[in-house]
Amino acid sequence: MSTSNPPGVEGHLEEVSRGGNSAEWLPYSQVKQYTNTFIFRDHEILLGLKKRGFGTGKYNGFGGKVEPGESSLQAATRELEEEAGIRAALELAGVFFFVSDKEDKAFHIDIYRGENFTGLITETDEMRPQWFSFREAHIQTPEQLPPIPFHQMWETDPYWIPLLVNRQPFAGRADFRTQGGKLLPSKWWFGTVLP
Ligand SMILES: COc1nc(N)nc2c1ncn2[C@H]1C[C@H](O)[C@@H](COP(=O)(O)OP(=O)(O)OP(=O)(O)O)O1
Repeated sequence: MSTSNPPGVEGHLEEVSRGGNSAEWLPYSQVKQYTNTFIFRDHEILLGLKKRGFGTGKYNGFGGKVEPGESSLQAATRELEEEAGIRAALELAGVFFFVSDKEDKAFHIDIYRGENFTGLITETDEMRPQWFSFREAHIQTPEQLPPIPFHQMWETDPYWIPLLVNRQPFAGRADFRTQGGKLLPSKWWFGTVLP
């Protein structure tokens, strides 16, 4: 089934999930470009525990703002090295677009994936890197890695991380509203890219 994309989301997409309230999508007047990069090896994904700034205390990929004069890929490569101490050939895996009721600025986040990194994974003042397992049948033994900690990640991550893990190109949008001092998703839509 192909459906019309939410505002801000481009591409020929097939819906995979949607939810939340039936309100109109939130308006925005400018779009800021960000990146977010995930490194894979075997059945493992590298996440970082954010130690400061936006999303402190949550696990996420490595990324940040695209600086003036930089391409998105250059920014993703720079942020990966700044935040985790490693370099990797990156490929664009998807796009996550979100708007919040706190500001009229939308975030366009290019999501990258990479393997075969070089360098030593290093904790930085912004991120504490840690490997997690994404095996489906996860039997916990002391030698095994913990599963992806969705309970300590952004609430919309469970809608698109499986697409990232399964190499399905995707795009989606979420609107966030402040509830009890927390930024929580009020409406979302995700789709996979059709050939
Ligand atoms: C709200 O949903 C989000 N989900 C996920 N998974 N990731 C998100 C979400 N919102 C933002 N992000 C990502 C995008 C970036 O990778 C970081 C935020 O970057 P930050 O604000 O730390 O940008 P920097 O350029 O590193 O900032 P400083 O130079 O000021 O440290 O979170």
